[in-house]
Amino acid sequence: MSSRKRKLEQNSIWDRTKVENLFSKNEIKSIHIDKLYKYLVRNVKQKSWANMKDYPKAAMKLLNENFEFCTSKVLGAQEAEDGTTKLLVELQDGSQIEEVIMYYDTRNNEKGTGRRRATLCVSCQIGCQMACTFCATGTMGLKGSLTEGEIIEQFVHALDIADISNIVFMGMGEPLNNYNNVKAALKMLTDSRFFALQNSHITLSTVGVIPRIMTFAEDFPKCNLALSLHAPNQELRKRIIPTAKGYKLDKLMNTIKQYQEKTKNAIFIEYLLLHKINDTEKEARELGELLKDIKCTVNLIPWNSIESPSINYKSPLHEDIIKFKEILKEYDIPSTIRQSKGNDIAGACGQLVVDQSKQGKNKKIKIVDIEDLSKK
Ligand SMILES: C[S@@+](CC[C@H](N)C(=O)[O-])C[C@H]1O[C@@H](n2cnc3c(N)ncnc32)[C@H](O)[C@@H]1O
Ligand code: SF4
Repeated sequence: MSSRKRKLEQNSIWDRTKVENLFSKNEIKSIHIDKLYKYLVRNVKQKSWANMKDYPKAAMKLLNENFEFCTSKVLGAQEAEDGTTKLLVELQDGSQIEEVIMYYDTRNNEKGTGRRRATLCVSCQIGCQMACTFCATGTMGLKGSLTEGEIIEQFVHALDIADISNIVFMGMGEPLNNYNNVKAALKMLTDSRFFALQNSHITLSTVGVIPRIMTFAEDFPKCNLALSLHAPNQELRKRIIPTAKGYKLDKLMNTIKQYQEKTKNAIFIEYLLLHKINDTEKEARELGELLKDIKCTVNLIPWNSIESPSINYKSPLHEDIIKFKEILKEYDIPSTIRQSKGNDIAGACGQLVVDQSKQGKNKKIKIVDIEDLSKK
């Protein structure tokens, strides 16, 4: 399932594959590629390679003629009461995407071992073709997929505001449907010579694109996998996730077992709670049975409501969430209830939607000065 072709005229310097191709065509040694990225990462705030010293003239000329530091720009930022910040980003072809910075502050924990960390939630597609019935992004359809450079640019924009230590691929789109670009971006982000993010601080969330799960395990065995499961049986799952018709639950669970054999990682099971659809005792017990041989933590996610005439689910009741959690405990399955971040700015999971017909008129985005945000 590849992307819809987008017509792009500019190249991002963060599209390493393009730099590599151009250098190899012009017989420029590959050490100059590593040198370029080491420089860019160390001087990321300069937003330019113009001051790079001792660099071959021919290579510099190629970079200047063919690449931009960023091909996307931040149109606006919106800050929620809990500090969560949503950035509206315009890509070079006028498409808009959103990225979200979330803060987790555990400095006051009992052991005194906590810290304040910032997690970036990145988008990897403009919209999504999977059309999950509860998700705002799914209502957009797929408008296109992001390049490797556009994925990294989200990180670069976020660095203007916070020190990002963790990345989750939980924004717009299905990362395993844009895998080549996600993979290339992840390589740059985790490479110890470049951005050097820890593999264990990266989480890729998938709705269950079965054929690519093992590829991800081979490529990034130390990164985390989150599976958006949302239902404990095939019937219910395909009612709320249309693509589950093709990616059947029994095959999906077998693939998850293979993933664990290969990586030895525990996985995150994301379970969205929809009132009276999948949040009753029956589903909790069925889920307990289904997961008994899987090393996992279940993230119970109360459904975030969405403004869309085609979506009429209800958020779960507090007591049903607690009951669900207790039942999982009976099966020895650890679970957490997801703190919803940025709900008041529609920056929470699955609320990311950009109405392309309202581009440039998005009244919901109140521009917050990025400079002010960076001083926090
Ligand atoms: C937006 S998706 C992106 C990653 C990937 N496509 C996936 O489905 O896992 C990230 C997570 O948000 C969840 N989600 C979608 N719509 C939601 C909503 N309205 N409220 C809460 N979570 C939602 C998804 O089920 C998924 O677990
Ligand atoms: S939940 Fe994930 S896979 Fe489903 S429509 Fe939303 S972004 Fe796409």
